[in-house]
Amino acid sequence: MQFNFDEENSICRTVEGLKMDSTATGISRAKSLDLPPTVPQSLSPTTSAETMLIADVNGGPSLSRKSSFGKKLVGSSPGKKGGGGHHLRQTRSGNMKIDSEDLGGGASLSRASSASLGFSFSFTGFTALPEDIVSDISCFSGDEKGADLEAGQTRKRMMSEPTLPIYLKFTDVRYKVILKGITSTREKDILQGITGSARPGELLALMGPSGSGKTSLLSLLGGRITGNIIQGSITYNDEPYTKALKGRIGFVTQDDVLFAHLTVRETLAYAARLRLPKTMSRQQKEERAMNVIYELGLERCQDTVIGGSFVRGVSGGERKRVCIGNEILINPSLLFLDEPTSGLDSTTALRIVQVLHEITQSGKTVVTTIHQPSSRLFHRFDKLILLGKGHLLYFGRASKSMSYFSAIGFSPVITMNPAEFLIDLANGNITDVTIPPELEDRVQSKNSETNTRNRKPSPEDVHEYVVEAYETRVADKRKKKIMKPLPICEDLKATVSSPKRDWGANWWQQYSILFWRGLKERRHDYLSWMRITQVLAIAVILGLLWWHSNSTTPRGLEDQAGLLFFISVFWGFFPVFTAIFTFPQERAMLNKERAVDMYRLSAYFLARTTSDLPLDLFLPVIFLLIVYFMAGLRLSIQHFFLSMLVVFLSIVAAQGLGLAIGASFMDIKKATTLASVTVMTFMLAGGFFVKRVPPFISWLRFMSFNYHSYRLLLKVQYDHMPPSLNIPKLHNGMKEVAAMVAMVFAYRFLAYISLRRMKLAA
Ligand SMILES: Nc1ncnc2c1ncn2[C@@H]1O[C@H](COP(=O)(O)OP(=O)(O)OP(=O)(O)O)[C@@H](O)[C@H]1O
Repeated sequence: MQFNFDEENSICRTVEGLKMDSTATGISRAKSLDLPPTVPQSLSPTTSAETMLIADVNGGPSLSRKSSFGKKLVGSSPGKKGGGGHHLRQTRSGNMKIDSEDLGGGASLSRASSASLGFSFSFTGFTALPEDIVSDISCFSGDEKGADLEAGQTRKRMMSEPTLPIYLKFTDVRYKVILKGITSTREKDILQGITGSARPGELLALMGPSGSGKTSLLSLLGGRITGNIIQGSITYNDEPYTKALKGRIGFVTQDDVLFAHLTVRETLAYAARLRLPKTMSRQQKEERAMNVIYELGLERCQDTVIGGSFVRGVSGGERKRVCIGNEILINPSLLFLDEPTSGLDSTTALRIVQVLHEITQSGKTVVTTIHQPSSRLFHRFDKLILLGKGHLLYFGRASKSMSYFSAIGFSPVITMNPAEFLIDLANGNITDVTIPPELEDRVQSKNSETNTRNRKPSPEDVHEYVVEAYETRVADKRKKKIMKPLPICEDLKATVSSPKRDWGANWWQQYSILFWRGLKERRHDYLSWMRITQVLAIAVILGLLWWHSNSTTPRGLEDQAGLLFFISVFWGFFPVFTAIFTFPQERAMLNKERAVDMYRLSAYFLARTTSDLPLDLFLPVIFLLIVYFMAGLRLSIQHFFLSMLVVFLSIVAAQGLGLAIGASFMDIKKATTLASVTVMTFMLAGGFFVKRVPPFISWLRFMSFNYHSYRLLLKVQYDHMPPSLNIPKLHNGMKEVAAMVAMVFAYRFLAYISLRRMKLAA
């Protein structure tokens, strides 16, 4: 069978001032003289006016409508002759090139033209579009009020912002993981030679059965997995991945990692303040967050908390849109999404894909994995990659996938959702599907070899056949095309490959934003009656048990020392076990935010450890007020405050230990196991239960904060009394204070180092 899968046709068309040259390849660059005064020159590489034009002509139904949009924009942004190469064209002359290599269905032209023309105003995309352009968009769109299907309301049309166009290419990508067993180590192939591309203005879907490698491929393309287990090439405007790209890539993970107690508006506002460039004021950043809320149709739930397992919040679709909003805030050039529609009903899923479609219209490149889309959803994709067991089964226009599989002999015999058909095929399931004669012949010859009768093609036979069909008939041709260098200017490449990393806020701003965000997120914990009642109940019980205790008799003194020891143990254990959860609980969020360089780890660490202090110091005050006076401890303001200070010091030191254990394991089970052994040891070494500790283990007590706080409490209460057998005599207590202050810092330093060493999860 002669298969001809050449989707490219040369089309040369002139559409109202856009002269299209089918002989040239897809990317042009031009200079616009007509810059809005708001464009920050410092942010724009080279002249800020340089433009890259990417046209992908396919003659879809929206061509004439969208090209008139393009014409209007060109009119408002006349170009001047730009630099180099025969690929470059000028916007003044209105020349736009067509990529004669990658023609197909859909609305790519419109997107490409709007993207490229929008781009002529700013590389950075953080400046508002000039008013005449915005009004052009409104005139063009006609239906600027789109229906919010989920909310049942109308909403503002998504504002298309220009961005730096990034052309994503990947050839022969192979990825394996090393699985370490107890006795042996083996390698597992996850992806085997995947080739594809996505251009600005395109929506590329990665489809395949569960475990086929979609998430792995998406993570590789998004720069989330690095190392020498990866082979092949992944380029962004023909340049390899660099850290500078972090600010241009948005990555929406499969799990919605959001703070449950923050509202939608707070979530996006904090993200905007941390991620948007320093050149924008706080007000501008917050305005931008509001724009995203309107653009994504979230205005109805903007003041609703996100919610989680124990708190009712926004709906699943709204939560997903908040995650997308978190990423589009930064106006990314490339947006990756892992299963953005999983767990959503078909209408909400369609709504999400519509949003993605709108995002591509401003020249962004969008890549998404998708599990089993409805047919309406499937038709929204421009390009498709079908994976099966880590192999590439198809890469090309989504609209041409069915004809490709029909050309290699697989067609549904009943009406079927194309996505269902493709996933079935990728699984090797050919129920209600025609079988290619070549495959039947192969199975027959196998049958005769093994003396079996009427054996149908197994899923393995089908998989093998489909992989082979793609490799022999399409793969090489595609690879050659993708490997052709892009005719783009060096400046644009430099923008992508520049190693410069820019924080959205300075250290103090990051600290303060994270501090207040932490306070807001945990405000419910602060007012948790459970915790307050727990502390109050223990305080009252202690007060009753030691009611008006008497320290003038040896037995009374011994009893009181017992109370002081209990206080030192209680305010040593309690903070350890609450601090243990701090980092493991926020691990996913920390991973997510650090992966995009949202803040410095030191700012986060300090904010996170100080934002809990107000409550941690408020509860012991109430506790001590009750116990101190009920138990009749030394009645003087000075001694009450000194006791309070000792308890504070003990709490802060113990918290440090909890933070260090939590951060070292990042696993609550392991951390609590180690913590219980440690605090038990510290308690026993505290000097109350055993007084004559063997010298070879007596050093342990110096590491115990219980030991130091107990001695200090004794000193505060009894330093006016003659030394007794039960009460150790302290000189001035400075040694104990110094030891505890050292613990406060040393444990925290250990926690910080452990966090630094934590590997960012893919
Ligand atoms: N780090 C890893 N260690 C071991 N196996 C891995 C690792 N990463 C991926 N895999 C395996 O690689 C295969 C592909 O995983 P991946 O998550 O990419 O699939 P997927 O197509 O996204 O699946 P799903 O649709 O279920 O999310 C799976 O079999 C998975 O178990």
